[in-house]
Amino acid sequence: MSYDAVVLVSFGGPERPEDVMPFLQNVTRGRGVPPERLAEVAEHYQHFGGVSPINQQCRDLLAAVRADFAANGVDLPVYWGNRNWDPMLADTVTQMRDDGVTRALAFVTSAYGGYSSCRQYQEDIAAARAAVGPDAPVIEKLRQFWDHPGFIEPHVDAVRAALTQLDPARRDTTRLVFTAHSVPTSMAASAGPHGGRYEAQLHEVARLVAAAAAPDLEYDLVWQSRSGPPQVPWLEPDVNDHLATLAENGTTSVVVSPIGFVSDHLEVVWDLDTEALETAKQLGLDFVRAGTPGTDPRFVAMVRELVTERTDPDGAQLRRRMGELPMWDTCPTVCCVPTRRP
Ligand SMILES: CC1=C(CCC(=O)O)c2cc3nc(cc4[nH]c(cc5[nH]c(cc1n2)c(C)c5CCC(=O)O)c(CCC(=O)O)c4C)C(CCC(=O)O)=C3C
Ligand SMILES: [Fe+2]
Repeated sequence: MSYDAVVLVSFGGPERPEDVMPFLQNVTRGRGVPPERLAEVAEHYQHFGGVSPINQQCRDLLAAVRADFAANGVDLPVYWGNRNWDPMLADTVTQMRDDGVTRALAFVTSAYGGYSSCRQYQEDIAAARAAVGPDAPVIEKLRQFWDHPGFIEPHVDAVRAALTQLDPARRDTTRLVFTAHSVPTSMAASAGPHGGRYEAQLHEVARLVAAAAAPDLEYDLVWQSRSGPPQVPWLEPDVNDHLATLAENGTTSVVVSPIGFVSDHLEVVWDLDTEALETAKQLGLDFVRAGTPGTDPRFVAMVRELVTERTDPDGAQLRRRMGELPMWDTCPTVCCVPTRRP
């Protein structure tokens, strides 16, 4: 198949204090998130001057991907549009249409399956195309990349680097704690042929990263950044509760590795580097947060490899992946729909 553009699709975040509330309203529209929770999260953003780091991280990734494409003879323009804040995806798709783009591949800054991580981005793409109208370009999402070495290896190196900052004399009581964004259990158990994959894929990545970075250490996968009304069940345990359990059971030191994410955005710099770090201090735990892929050259090259998988006639043979879970190129439209619509 031939394509005439690539579009980076991301979550989006505010970059001015006055944009924080409108952004949060975009994120949570129709989702039943209580106003108290929104006010609390608004404060997290205001703590950083109302600037989420995520847009600059997208600009950096965009620049790196463009340079990598140019250096490797991939002659495709790279656009950028967000789900929740400027540049909004519908505006980007308008620009693509005006530039004469007819068929594009979308790289979404979310590695996993599941409703929030995959299906919702496909819905956002469909909505943006519908807003542009019948002459909007066709946009096909690239495959999930949780199993790609360009995603896993940077996480492995980050865990190794984090471990060097902990006391080797405490190695026996050191533990790896992998985290990902919690989701409602109705999303975790989502329907369709690949339903319920978010959790399974994260367990697989945790296993692969732990085995490569520190096979002698025990590890856990736990959840962070829970939202929603308190009566709705979300995946547990929360990372903070889990740190308390570990401290009670003799753990002295933790590396917290956010394998659920691709960059150090607000859910990392607030929920882990601020909140979970404070929890660890109060518990007397040594705490180091491992990095995320960001613009690691292997991660940047992965974007090109995913594109080549789709554009090269032998692309399927070029596919690089790790682990033992099934993967697939394109998601059927009924995939990862929550068992209860959010
Ligand atoms: C699975 C998942 C990912 C990983 C996949 C991916 O990367 O997409 C992710 C990423 C992110 N989540 C982010 C921010 C927020 N998520 C919220 C709320 C929610 N997230 C959910 C899930 C996820 N979220 C869910 C089920 C909700 C409840 C509302 C709903 O049902 O949709 C809220 C509302 C306030 C609150 O937290 O209550 C905010 C502000 C940012 C941007 C950070 C920045 O600005 O740097 C990023 C990258
Ligand atoms: Fe989120």
